[in-house]
Amino acid sequence: MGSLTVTHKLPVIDFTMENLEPGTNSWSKASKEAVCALEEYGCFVALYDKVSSKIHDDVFQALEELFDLPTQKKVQNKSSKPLYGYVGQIPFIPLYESMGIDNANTLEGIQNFTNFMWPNGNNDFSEALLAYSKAAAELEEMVVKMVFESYGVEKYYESHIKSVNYLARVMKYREAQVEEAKLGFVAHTDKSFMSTIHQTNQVNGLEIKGKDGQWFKVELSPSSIVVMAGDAIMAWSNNRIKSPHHRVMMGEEKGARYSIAQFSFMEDSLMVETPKELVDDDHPLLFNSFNHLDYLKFFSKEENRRLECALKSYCGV
Ligand SMILES: O=C(O)CCC(=O)C(=O)O
Ligand SMILES: [Fe+2]
Repeated sequence: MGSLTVTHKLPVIDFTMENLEPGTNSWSKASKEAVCALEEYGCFVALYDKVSSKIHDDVFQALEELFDLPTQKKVQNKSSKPLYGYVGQIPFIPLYESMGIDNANTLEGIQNFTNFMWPNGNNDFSEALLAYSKAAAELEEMVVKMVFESYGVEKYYESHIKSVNYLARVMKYREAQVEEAKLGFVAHTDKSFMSTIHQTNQVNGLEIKGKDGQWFKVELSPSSIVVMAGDAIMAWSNNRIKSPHHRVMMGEEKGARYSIAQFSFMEDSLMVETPKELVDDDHPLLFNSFNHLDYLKFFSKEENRRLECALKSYCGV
């Protein structure tokens, strides 16, 4: 008898329909699929044509130009917020380098970053990044609305969205040399509420860990975005949705990989808090409410980096 190999494939959900709006059939279909995928895998691939091929190509070019800047310049990408700045030159992940753009879906946020990197300005960069970031934020907001609606707590949606700040992290994974390990980025869960990940050139590398512990690869087309649950929605949903472990492995494909991950964080003093409607005898409260940036501060400490589940250690009941 042949052995049974279970292979996972991340659900692909169509967000390209016109009139994808609450109340329509296409909305409720996408909503059911999205919530189901989030509960099963903690993530899914969204087909999303608001990231047009022009935006996709422009962002790729913009990132190539950004990462070609001198390292002394790139390392100056800093922030008073924990884990918002430059990450790179780390011996155990030598392929990886990234920078953070705070408030990325606003003109001000993008311009602050652009003007810092290019004091004489770089309009092509700002335009490309802003267009991408806004589109990705809109996708995330749709998915968050679907989740809030399907759990019957849409009355909290507006205040949630008002509190959200988007951090875009732009990334380059250089090609591994012959004898070099292929690890692009270590296994982790995102600390965000939710994340959107877009691969800006055709070099795959993202891998997800299924509930059964099996790692599997995700192949991404230019018009797709991975929507992924972070630790904060895991706490908020009282464990109905779990933030999946994922990592990046550089494979056979040639050349560097460029990607952009946009993370939502709850700021403006709104705590990450499980709605009382999501707590009952079958679902006892698992996480105490917390301040999102304080959680990041906790995670940024060296001694908390390798915890089995940082969220449980931080605020588990
Ligand atoms: O580059 C990717 O595809 C994933 C990046 C990632 O997981 C992260 O930045 O948290
Ligand atoms: Fe991640």
